[in-house]
Amino acid sequence: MNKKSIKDVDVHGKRVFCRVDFNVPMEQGKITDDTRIRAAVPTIQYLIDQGAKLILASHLGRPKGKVVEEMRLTAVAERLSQLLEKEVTKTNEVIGPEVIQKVAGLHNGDVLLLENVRFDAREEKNDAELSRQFAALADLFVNDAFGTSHRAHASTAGIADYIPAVAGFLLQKELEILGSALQTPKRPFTAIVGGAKVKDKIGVIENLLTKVDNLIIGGGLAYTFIKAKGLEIGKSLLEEDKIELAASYLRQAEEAGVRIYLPVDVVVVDEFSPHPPIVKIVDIDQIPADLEALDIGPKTRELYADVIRSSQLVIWNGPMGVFEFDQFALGTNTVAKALADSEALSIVGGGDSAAAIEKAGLADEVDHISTGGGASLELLEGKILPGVAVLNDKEVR
Ligand SMILES: Nc1ncnc2c1ncn2[C@@H]1O[C@H](COP(=O)(O)OP(=O)(O)O)[C@@H](O)[C@H]1O
Ligand SMILES: O=C(OP(=O)(O)O)[C@H](O)COP(=O)(O)O
Repeated sequence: MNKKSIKDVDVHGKRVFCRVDFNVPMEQGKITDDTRIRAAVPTIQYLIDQGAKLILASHLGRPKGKVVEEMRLTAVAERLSQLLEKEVTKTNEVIGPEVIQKVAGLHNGDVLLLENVRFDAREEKNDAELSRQFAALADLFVNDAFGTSHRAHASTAGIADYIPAVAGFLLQKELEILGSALQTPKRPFTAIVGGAKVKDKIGVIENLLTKVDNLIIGGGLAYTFIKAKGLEIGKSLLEEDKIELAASYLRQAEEAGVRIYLPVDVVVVDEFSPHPPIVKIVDIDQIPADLEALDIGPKTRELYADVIRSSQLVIWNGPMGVFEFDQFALGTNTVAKALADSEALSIVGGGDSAAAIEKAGLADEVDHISTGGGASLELLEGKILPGVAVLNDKEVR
């Protein structure tokens, strides 16, 4: 990587604004998977050991510019404090007098965590004033939020307009591993895309079609494609205004000789809950109008596992179903197991996919678990991520 890292600068006694991705899955105020917090510890620990005054910033969820009590970073600060075996002070606001005062009180090696940066509507607008306010807190910007580096926001990109900017260890490691896997991909190369962020993920498919041999689509994302094929999807997740786009991708794939795999059967329910009264397996052309598909069915599981087993490189992003409910985790677990068993170089990306593979106890069986879902997909597309582009280049000797 030709970008400077924290090893290239002297941080002793400096105020360091470090963007991390602590966007962890939560249930009833409790963190259900702390992978992303643990992944940031090497950078945080290094900065502490070097005597930096550390200001950490992260988002959690999508509070849309307002304070949402359940999305405060309180539980995250507690977990980080346990992992570091050190006090982590958290502010109650994103920016303002309280933050300025607490930053002024930092000693070398102290750690301060700002409140969820997305409580401030200016964050996602990459607003210059907020970027300046963040920059004014610190002498150096460190981006270690690989999972959010595909977003050009005030704390991931804008801040770098005003102070020197370098990469943290996690960002560096992710770029190296993903970069080398993608440079000359082993073939057959299969991408598996699932999850629920249809709007975000559908866009990457066009570029993926120029890179992969097989594209497996599952999770909530699949139903916009099924609909595009002219089939009924009942109450399943649908992005109405993306149906045309999905149809055009199906055509493009055919022209490019890329095989797209969609569910051939699904598990449908009458209620989005862990134990719905009605749970049925139906073929894909038989989804009843009043039911919703929450997982792929047994024939699809087998089909997807076969494709994975015959691949040499597999990149997986996004669960195949609502895996948080055990009853609908079979599709996701089958993919996880096939990936673990296969000879392929296997890379898993995304908060939820990482959580799913941890939950299945297979984390050690895959080659790399990336902390970024959307970010790894955009990298896979060949894009330069905004949170990386803003970092200072290494000096050429
Ligand atoms: N068929 C489905 N209908 C609704 N939601 C789904 C479906 N399949 C998967 N999901 C949901 O997708 C979410 C993960 O989506 P996403 O954030 O896009 O994945 P990742 O974090 O791995 O990138 C999970 O909470 C899961 O419950
Ligand atoms: O969870 C994240 O992305 P991912 O679900 O694609 O891995 C990142 O924290 C970015 O969050 P965002 O997609 O709300 O910008």
